[in-house]
Amino acid sequence: MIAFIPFIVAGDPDLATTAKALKVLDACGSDVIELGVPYSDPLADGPVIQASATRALTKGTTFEDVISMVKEVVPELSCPLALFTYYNPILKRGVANFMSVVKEAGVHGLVVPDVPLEETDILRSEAAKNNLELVLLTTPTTPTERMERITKASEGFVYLVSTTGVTGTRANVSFKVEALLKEIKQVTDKAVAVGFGVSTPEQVKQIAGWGADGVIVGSAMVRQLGESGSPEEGLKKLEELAKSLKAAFP
Ligand SMILES: O=P(O)(O)OC[C@@H](O)[C@@H](O)c1c[nH]c2ccccc12
Repeated sequence: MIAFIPFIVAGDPDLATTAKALKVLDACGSDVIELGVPYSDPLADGPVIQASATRALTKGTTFEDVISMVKEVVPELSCPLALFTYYNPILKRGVANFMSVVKEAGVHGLVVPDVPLEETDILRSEAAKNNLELVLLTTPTTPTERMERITKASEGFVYLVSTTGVTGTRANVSFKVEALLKEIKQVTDKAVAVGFGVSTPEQVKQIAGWGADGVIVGSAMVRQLGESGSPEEGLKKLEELAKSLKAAFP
C-alpha cells in the first residue's frame, strides 16, 4: 500500500471550506492529510503556498481558529491528520502547551520543517508525552550521517523532500529520488514518503515505482482549492485532482 498524502492550508479560502476540503480528501482515499497552519514567513514555501497562507492570514485565521475547526472535523474523518506548522508558532505558545492543545484536538502527527535537528529532542519528548508522532524531513543535500540521524528520529514516516528549493509543482520529479529512497531504506524500515513538486498521476506512478511508501501533494491541491472562482468550485476542482491522483496509486 502506498499512502496518498495531500496537504492544504487551513483557512484558505476560509475555515468552513477547509473543513469541507478535509472531508473531500478523506472521501477520495487520502491515507494521511497534512493540514498547514498559515504562517507569515513560510520560508520553505513557493509562491502558491505563500499566497495561500497570506489569504488565510488576511482572513484573520488564527491557530486557535484552526484548532477549533480540527476538533469539530476530526470525528468525521476516517484518515489521520498531521498538523503542519513552522517552528515559531510552537515556540510562541510554548512547546508543552502546543502539544497538549494539538493532541486534545485529535491530531495524530506533526510536521515541522524548520526545526533544527539539534532541537528536535525537546519537541519529540513533548510530542511523545501527548502520543503525537513527529515527522522529520531529509533532503537531497542532507549529508548521509545527518540523514541517518533524521531517519532514526523520525516518527510515523520519513519525509523525503524530492528536490532542493521550495515547495511548488515541477515538470519532472528529480531522478535522484530513486537513489535517495534506496539509501534511506538501507538504514531504516520506516515508511518513506516523497514530497515536493508532485502534481500528476504520471509523477505519482514514477515515485511509487521507485519504492516510495507514500506521496505528498501540496501546492497542486492548494492551487485548486484556493485559486478557484468560488469555494464551491475550489472544492470541486480539489476533488477532481484528488481522485485523478488517487487512481494512479497502485
Ligand atoms: O507543494 P509541493 O511541491 O507539492 O510539496 C509538498 C509541500 O507543499 C508540503 O509538504 C509542505 C507545505 N509547506 C512545506 C514547507 C516545507 C516542507 C514541506 C511543505
